[in-house]
Amino acid sequence: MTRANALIVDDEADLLDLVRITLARMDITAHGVTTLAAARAQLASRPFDLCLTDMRLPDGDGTELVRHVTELYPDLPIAMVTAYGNMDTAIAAMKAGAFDFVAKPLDLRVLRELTTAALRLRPTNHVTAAVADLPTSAQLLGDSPQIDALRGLIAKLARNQAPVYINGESGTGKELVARLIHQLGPRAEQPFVPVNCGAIPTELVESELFGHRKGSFTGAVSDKAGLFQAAHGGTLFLDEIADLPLPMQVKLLRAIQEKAVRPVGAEKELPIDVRVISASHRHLEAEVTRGRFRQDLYYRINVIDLTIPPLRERRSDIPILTRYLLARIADANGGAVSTLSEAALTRLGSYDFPGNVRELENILERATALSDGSELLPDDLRLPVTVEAAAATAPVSVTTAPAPPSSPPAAPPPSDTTASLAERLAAIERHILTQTVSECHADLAQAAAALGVTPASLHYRLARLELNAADIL
Ligand SMILES: Nc1ncnc2c1ncn2[C@@H]1O[C@H](COP(=O)(O)OP(=O)(O)OP(=O)(O)O)[C@@H](O)[C@H]1O
Repeated sequence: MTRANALIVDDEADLLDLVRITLARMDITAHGVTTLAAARAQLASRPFDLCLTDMRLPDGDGTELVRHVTELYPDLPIAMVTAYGNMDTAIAAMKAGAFDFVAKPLDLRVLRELTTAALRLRPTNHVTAAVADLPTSAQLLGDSPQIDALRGLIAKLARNQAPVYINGESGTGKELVARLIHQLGPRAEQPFVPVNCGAIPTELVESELFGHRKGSFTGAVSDKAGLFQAAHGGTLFLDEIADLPLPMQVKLLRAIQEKAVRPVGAEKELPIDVRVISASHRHLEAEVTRGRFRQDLYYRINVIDLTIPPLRERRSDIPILTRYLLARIADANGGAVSTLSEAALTRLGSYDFPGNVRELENILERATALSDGSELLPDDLRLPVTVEAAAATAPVSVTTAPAPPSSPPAAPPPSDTTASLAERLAAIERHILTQTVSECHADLAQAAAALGVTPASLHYRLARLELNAADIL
């Protein structure tokens, strides 16, 4: 096998030598250069398997090289050497595309781990192909542009070691996304350890995360490894991180920064190599403002953030998710796969899913269990009746003439006392929408503002009632 080649960019001769010797022991040839210009020339002249650059160079700064490599050699992993404790630089480098960083003075263990991880990285196109190879159960399904963009981001993040923070409402797929980042990256063969921080009693959090020594507290009858150690070499997924008590946040920050943990009752720290992915359904920034989450930890775990939109903002994903979930339910129960009637799908399409994909899964599971046939009907879904749901299922037979612009508010449509509640609500909504759109001369942004809804919500409501803004004028 040919030896791997690494490009080392640093103007300190001692450091170049140290890296050269360390990498030579790993069977890697290190080519050292001292300036950005020389690094660019080397990169253009031959392929490399890894690049390590110092931050401060005589002719510029290392993040410029990170950008250059990310743009021209996207498959080349590049890591940054930063001054000890300079987290700002490390974070800026990772945001620019560096896959990891190592602090000065160089800890050779960290350097070796970083190098091994870099050499395990798959080329970008292989990562994208690997997504398609995963079983459907491990995939992020959906046709919406938001999910498409998310899939691209996951493939990119899998290639780097930066901490990722995932925000999204409950049930949107945060854990699924974290698993994908892990599975598509160089740590895939190592453990993925999910932890729900909110579910661990406060007094046990430290011992659960970092482990404990026998006798360190009542009940500690033997040494126990913590979840950080269980995830060594792999990924620790800290779900609901906002629920961690403040004193624990300090210890977590230290563990992430020092890449070491101290079990409760232990004298020495243990080195750990763990990629941390965290998540919360809360807005961490707001938690920081309220003093409930430490700013320094927020800054450290949030190097790259990723938001999963709620299902109601990507309704086009509902059909594919429904097909997949119905197949999964049938598989688990050993029965035939149920289908959804057109009307039931329409009903789902107008429901808001406060519990997102998990709620969709529960609704379909209940409907499958309770329905009489293999085709699920709207009533089988047993959705809570909301004004929206009621209006969505109402026939669209009631029409109202548009009010002339700037006329006094027109009277509501005459109430047909024989019509159902849903039909009557739909008629009222139709009347309000028609009147406002007309008054705003079909300017939907203005109409949305006047109605206190988002433009997307107004579009959706108009489409649902089969109203065309251009026809209203
Ligand atoms: N886009 C998707 N494609 C396929 N399955 C999905 C998708 N999104 C979510 N799921 C499924 O929905 C369920 C909930 O997802 P997950 O547990 O990842 O959500 P979460 O955001 O971590 O929830 P919580 O905040 O409550 O922990 C899981 O069964 C998951 O596989």
